[in-house]
Amino acid sequence: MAATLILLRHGQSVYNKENIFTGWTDIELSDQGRQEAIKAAAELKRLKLYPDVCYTSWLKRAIHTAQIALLEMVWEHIDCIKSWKLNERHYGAWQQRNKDVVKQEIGEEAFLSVRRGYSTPPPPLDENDPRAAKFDPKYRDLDPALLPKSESLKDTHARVKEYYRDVLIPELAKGKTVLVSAHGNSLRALVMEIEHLSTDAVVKLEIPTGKPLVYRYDTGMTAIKKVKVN
Ligand SMILES: O=C(O)[C@@H](CO)OP(=O)(O)O
Repeated sequence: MAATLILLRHGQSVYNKENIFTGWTDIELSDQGRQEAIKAAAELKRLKLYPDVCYTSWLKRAIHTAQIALLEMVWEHIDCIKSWKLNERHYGAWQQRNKDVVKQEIGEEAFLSVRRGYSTPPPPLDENDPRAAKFDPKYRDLDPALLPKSESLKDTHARVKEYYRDVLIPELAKGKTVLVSAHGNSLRALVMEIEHLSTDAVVKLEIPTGKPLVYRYDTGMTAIKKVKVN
């Protein structure tokens, strides 16, 4: 069986529904999001794509999407390895703010260059902002210097690229089917890496919630084929 990588953006979250910037905010799936995870599982079953191993971020919208999908597939025995490196891009001081309000404040062009451009980060969180990751106990064992106060897509790309090279590629090289449940922007960064997209091309890339993206690999670990998924 050829190595296969399944990328799954979490189902709709409560903040997606309310049009609020999320980033590292650990918000729950909406009811629709849970249904999307079930539909994703049905599609994976139809394609007979039963993963050997699963990877998720440390954020519950991605963890629960993987759990719901694997429960629906009656495939809960596999290992699910979690890493903060698959977390959503950190949205800095925009986290928990309404997207339209931010757009009105700074204008469409500046808004788009941060939201979909490659190198521009949102304004950082202040050191003692209660939204800062250092106040979230789940990051207590990480070197505080690693915890972002905001990230451009380029910053997110750097950590995701490293995870792809060091963790995901070695699993794929064993011929495994690997499921990654993650986020809109951490997956944009991953697709950029897999498909060798330019920084201009990634501007237009949108990853839908709850729809698996499937890549087959050759033995040289190049993604050779994108499988059509409904
Ligand atoms: O809020 C976020 O963290 C992301 C993903 O939901 O938003 P956007 O798609 O606007 O980058």
